[in-house]
Amino acid sequence: MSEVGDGLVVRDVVVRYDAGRRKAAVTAVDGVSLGVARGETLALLGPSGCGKSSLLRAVAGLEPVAAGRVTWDGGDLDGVPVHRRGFGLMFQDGQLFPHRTVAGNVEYGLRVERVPRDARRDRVAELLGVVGLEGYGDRQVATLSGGERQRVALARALAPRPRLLLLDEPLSALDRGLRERLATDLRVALRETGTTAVFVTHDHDEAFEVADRVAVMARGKVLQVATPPELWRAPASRAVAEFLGYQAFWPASALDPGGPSEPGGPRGSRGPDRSVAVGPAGLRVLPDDGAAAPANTWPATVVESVFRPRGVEVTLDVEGPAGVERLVAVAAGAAPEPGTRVRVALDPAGCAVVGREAPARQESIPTTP
Ligand SMILES: Nc1ncnc2c1ncn2[C@@H]1O[C@H](COP(=O)(O)OP(=O)(O)OP(=O)(O)O)[C@@H](O)[C@H]1O
Repeated sequence: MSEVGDGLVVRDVVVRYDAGRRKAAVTAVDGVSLGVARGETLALLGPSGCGKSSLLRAVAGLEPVAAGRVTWDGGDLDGVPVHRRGFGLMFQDGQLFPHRTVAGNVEYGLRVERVPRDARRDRVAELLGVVGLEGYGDRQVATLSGGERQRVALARALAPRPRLLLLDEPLSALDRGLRERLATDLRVALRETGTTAVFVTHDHDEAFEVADRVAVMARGKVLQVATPPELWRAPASRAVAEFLGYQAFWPASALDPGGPSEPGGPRGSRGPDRSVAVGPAGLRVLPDDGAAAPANTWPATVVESVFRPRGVEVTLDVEGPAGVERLVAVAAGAAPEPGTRVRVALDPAGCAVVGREAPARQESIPTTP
């Protein structure tokens, strides 16, 4: 958590939209508090409509803040117009100038700042190197692929050295493979340039890939802020776990094979209000050899098996502690045929323990001196 006076602090921010006469206003952001330290990348992760873009736009100054404060290095940004905040913006569709060359796009912000021509040229070459487009300066943007365009948009946003870069779903318009590659490149570019950034996405893989910390949002509120491994290991609530892709919630006793949890597995699984979140790799398929069933394994019927480079992914109807559920498990070796009766066991390393009804948790912000 950043100290007050260091980087971005958002405190109790509310963003509302007037829905017109006779309709109630929409509260898109409902009292959010967050900090982003200098040099850090924070992802805002959440489902469509949860208020991510509204929060980002409020930080940018594009949307008025109905309550709360946004500060940079302790200075209140209330009343500071967008172009005076020193923040950079990048959107899903890059919004390049179509009739300029790549270099003409990247140097745009530097021209506005009246940076001398030689310094502009050097900076453009440096940034094209950072985004992996060396030698592309003279290309017309109309001749570029979607991925190349987003790289140009990133170089353009980074060129004036914004003190904060705000990225709104910058990779969503790209296909999956390209998105994964660009997510890695984006992370490298932000780190190499020491840029402080807030990155909006609805894709948890992308958030984990790009950000140092992730803020999970739902219905205008922040549910949890944590590093990717912390978030994955210890989701604060079932809502967070569901959003991260945990597929089922079983009683905590499912993890206790008559003794304490295995080393490396989730800790603190006991207690009446706890449950086990079963992750995508949290179930293992065991043969049902007709012998007495081992403790804490459950019968299941194979629905489908799909080969994946990391192992066979098996869809099963599991007769588990929460009734019959269609779940995905990982099988070692050959893919079992549909209809095969098997047993499944939990793999503690692929599970997390969550409270059943954990309250929404806001990040605590030190009070201003
Ligand atoms: N200009 C607007 N006028 C009225 N309501 C709006 C406006 N912009 C957003 N909203 C509403 O505010 C809520 C939050 O929208 P926002 O775009 O911030 O969510 P989001 O998490 O970024 O979603 P998405 O991922 O779909 O862009 C939604 O209910 C949306 O319908």
